[in-house]
Order: sequence, then C-alpha cells, then structure tokens
Amino acid sequence: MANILDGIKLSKQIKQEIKDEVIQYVNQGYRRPHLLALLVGENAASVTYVNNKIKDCQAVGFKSSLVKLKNTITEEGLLKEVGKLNETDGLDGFIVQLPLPKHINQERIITAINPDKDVDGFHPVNFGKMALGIESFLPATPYGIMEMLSRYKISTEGKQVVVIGRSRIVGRPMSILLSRKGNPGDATVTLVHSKTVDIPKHTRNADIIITALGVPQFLKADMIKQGSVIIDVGITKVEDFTSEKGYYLSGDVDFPEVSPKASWITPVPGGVGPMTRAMLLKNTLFAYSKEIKKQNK
Ligand SMILES: Nc1nc2c(c(=O)[nH]1)N[C@@H](CN(C=O)c1ccc(C(=O)N[C@@H](CCC(=O)O)C(=O)O)cc1)CN2
Ligand SMILES: [Mg+2]
Repeated sequence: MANILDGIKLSKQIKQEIKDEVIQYVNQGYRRPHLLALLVGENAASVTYVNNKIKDCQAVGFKSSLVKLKNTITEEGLLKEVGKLNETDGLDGFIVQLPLPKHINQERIITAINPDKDVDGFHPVNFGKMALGIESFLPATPYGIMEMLSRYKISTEGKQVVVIGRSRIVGRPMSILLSRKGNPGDATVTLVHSKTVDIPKHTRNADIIITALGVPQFLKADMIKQGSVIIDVGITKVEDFTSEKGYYLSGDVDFPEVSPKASWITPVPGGVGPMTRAMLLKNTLFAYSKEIKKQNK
C-alpha cells in the first residue's frame, strides 16, 4: 500500500513558517504583506478558491483584499483594473482568478500584470525566468508539487517522469521545473497530452506520474509501474445523489486501484490543492521581501 503525500499536513507546516516570518518583519516595525484577489463573475469553484485565499492570508497575518467584478465587464474594463493594481503602493501582489469569462482574452490580461506583482507566476516574463532557472515567482501548483517532493525527500534525479496535460498553469511549467538542474529536478520528463498516441505506453515506464487532466479516475492500475510515485492534480465534481452534498470530488487517479501498486500517492482532496494555496502565500512573501529590501537601500 502506498504512503500518503499529505498536502494538508505539509501546507500547515509551510503556513506556520510564513506566519513566523511575518511576525519577525512586524516586530521590526515593517507593514504586513498585502495580497489582492480579483474575481470576475460568480463561478462557484472560483468563489470558493478566492475565499480560501483570503482566509489563508488572515491565517498567516497578511493583509488581504478582494475585488469582485461583474461577469459582463469588458476586456478593456478589466485591463483598466489591472493597470490600477499595478500602480497601487503597498500592494505586494495580486492574482486574477482563472478561468475568465469567454469574452475576455486571458493572455492579454495576464500580460498586462506587472511582473513584479504577478504572484501567480503566469506572466510571460516570469514564465521565461522559470524556464531559464532565474529566480522568479513559480506557478503555485507546480511549485507546491516541487515542495512536496522536496519535503518528502523523493528524489527526481535521473528519474523518468511523465506529466499528463500541457496546461499553462500546471502541466507545461511542471515539465519545465522537473527538467531543470537541481533537486527536485534533473529528471527525464515526458509531457503527454490529448494528441499523444498510447499514453499508457509512457506511464507504464514512469517512476513518477503527475496527472493534471481533469478526467475522473483516468489513471488505472494497469497503466503504472509497481512502486511508482503518483501525484494527482485533477479535481472534478462528480454528481452523486447518494451523498449529502449531491457530489463528490474525484481526482484523475483511480485511487483504490492505483494506491496498492504505488509507493507514494497524493489524495484528492487533501493532496496538491492545499499545497497550491500555501505556495501562493510563499510567492507573496517573496514579493514583499523584495519590496522591503528595495525600500531599505
Ligand atoms: N489565478 C489562478 N487561478 C487558478 C489557479 C491559480 O493557481 N491561480 N489554480 C486553479 C484553482 N485553484 C487556485 O486558484 C485551486 C484549486 C483547488 C484548490 C484546493 O485546495 N483543492 C482542494 C479541494 C477543494 C474543494 O473542496 O473544492 C484539495 O485538492 O484538497 C486550491 C486552489 C484554477 N484557477
Ligand atoms: Mg488535492
């Protein structure tokens, strides 16, 4: 039976470390770090995620703000809001919660964010730095997975890693981070996606599989090698009228089938998700500390 990679336990530890650092700054007379979330529309999952980000800020002693905008806002209107936030003093970082409504060009919005305040690490400048191994904000989900591998001392050096899904916020940056020099890193990475012929051929060879597909129970036991490490980024709401909530959350991994064959595995919920939340705080603290250092020069 696999060991559990416990994202809840680890994220609590990371949040405590962040809180301790904030206390040190405050005791030296500095202001608190400030994170703002911009939410467009009322997508239920996005509302939950953004509210959780605000709660996380409160838990570690950050100042937080939430700007809610109507679903009907134009792209130009949203660009204006982003422009204002770029210029707001004392705001260390902000995020634009994704997905955005269909009529808004996501790339245009992300590219308008000041890279120094882009604590999601999505701006092309930060993505480029990430790819080149230059210190920058890292996208929170892949960053959380790197931190998880590091803190559980799971070596990736020389390992065959298969990343399933090539999204801009998870799969693609994940594949880059693991192929970079360093630890975690130094892995031989294969990025598979919807056009890949024979995904199981690749996953059966993998020492580590990171799946970010959004297809419930996609990864079955016969698709993995004995003893592999399984990291599940998928979260899909599956209707279930027998449960109290009317749904349950499913990852991309068929957990009951796969876990007896794996060495380590993340649960869903309670695996990668809480790590994503913790790493956004870490990026914000990084933005803040850079700002404080600049002011002291
Ligand atoms: N601007 C951004 N938008 C989006 C990001 C992002 O990093 N930045 N990632 C996702 C959503 N997301 C954070 O925003 C996120 C998703 C899920 C979780 C999480 O903690 N999941 C829990 C289960 C939560 C539940 O009960 O519904 C878990 O896995 O245990 C955190 C963050 C897309 N948009
Ligand atoms: Mg999870």
